[in-house]
Amino acid sequence: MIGGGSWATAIVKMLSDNTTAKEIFWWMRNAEAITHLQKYKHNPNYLSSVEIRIPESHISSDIVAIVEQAQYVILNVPAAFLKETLKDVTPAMLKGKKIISAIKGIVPDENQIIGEFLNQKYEVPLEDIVVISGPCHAEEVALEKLSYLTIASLNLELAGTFANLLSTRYIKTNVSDDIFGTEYAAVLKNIYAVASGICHGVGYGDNFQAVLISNAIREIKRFVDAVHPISRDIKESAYLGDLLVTAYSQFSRNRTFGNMVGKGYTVKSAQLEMNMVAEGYYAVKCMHHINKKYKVDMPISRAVYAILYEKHSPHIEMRLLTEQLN
Ligand SMILES: NC(=O)C1=CN([C@@H]2O[C@H](COP(=O)(O)OP(=O)(O)OC[C@H]3O[C@@H](n4cnc5c(N)ncnc54)[C@H](OP(=O)(O)O)[C@@H]3O)[C@@H](O)[C@H]2O)C=CC1
Ligand SMILES: O=C(CO)COP(=O)(O)O
Repeated sequence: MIGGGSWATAIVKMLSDNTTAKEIFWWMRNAEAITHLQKYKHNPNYLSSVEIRIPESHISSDIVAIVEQAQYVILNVPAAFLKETLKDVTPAMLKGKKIISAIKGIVPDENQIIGEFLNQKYEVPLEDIVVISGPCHAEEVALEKLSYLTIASLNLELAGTFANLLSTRYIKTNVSDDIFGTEYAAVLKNIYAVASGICHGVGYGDNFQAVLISNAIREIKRFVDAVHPISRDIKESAYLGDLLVTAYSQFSRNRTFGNMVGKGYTVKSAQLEMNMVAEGYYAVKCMHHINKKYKVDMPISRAVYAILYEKHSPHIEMRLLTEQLN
């Protein structure tokens, strides 16, 4: 496991609760957190109620040592920090390994989803890449609330094998071969969760929120169909489900961030207020660039970009948006 945040902690819990024999090795950058974890068996900063039952020697800030020992490498840091996290990892070190992305974001500057980035910069064959998605908040995993994950890979056998490593009493899994659609939908839903939070922050109610989200799923469909036109049902959990959970849940970091912006916080102060990372903030900038190529009509994403990066007033931008939705 590469990453020390909420989702990494939740997936370590799933893997530990799953009964298939395995060894788990865990990299995180924070040395103090590692010492605490080794001593007290809890991550001090994220999901601190979860008991971690992996050996002390398997937790380290030495990424090369952790990657070397792994058959499956699970990438689980916010996309904005992926390049920095992997700076000491070479394509040769990943050769022959299966790479699992639990990230829902785009690599800044490269403007690539994680699968594309791994394939092009790390020479990982697309068939060796797996994407974990689904409507699933780390906080509910900690509480062992029933959750569904979608495990996507062009190699459905690999997706099935990895899904079997995550399944537990409270985790059910589906497999899919739509890695591109699954990744892009997961990136976009973060932007719409920010929009949902902004709307709430400026004072719109549930009635408008429902209109916003039904327009958002159409925006997702238009975009993923343009980028990767295969037959897919956008109402499946990995697409619509993920959008709904993030747009409505009290646990959503993206919605929380958007809500603060809608209430008048600056982007910086909203980020400082949160201990966690809202991927939608970074994603909307990348999507703005990517969509210059595809030119898909995305009024909600455009409005979020204008508010976060062009300092447009959330009140005015949302009012303009209301004229474009139906
Ligand atoms: N949380 C969830 O329920 C879900 C999250 N995801 C995805 O999982 C991925 C990881 O997010 P999540 O675990 O939620 O993250 P969190 O918001 O819980 O934690 C933030 C993480 O980012 C790291 N970080 C913050 N600033 C920096 C920096 N400047 N450089 C390097 N690392 C930094 C933190 O490390 P440190 O503690 O050392 O500061 C910490 O590991 C994201 O792509 C997210 O979209 C997907 C599904 C569900
Ligand atoms: O991706 C997630 C749930 O599937 C988590 O993102 P949020 O915390 O912003 O909802």
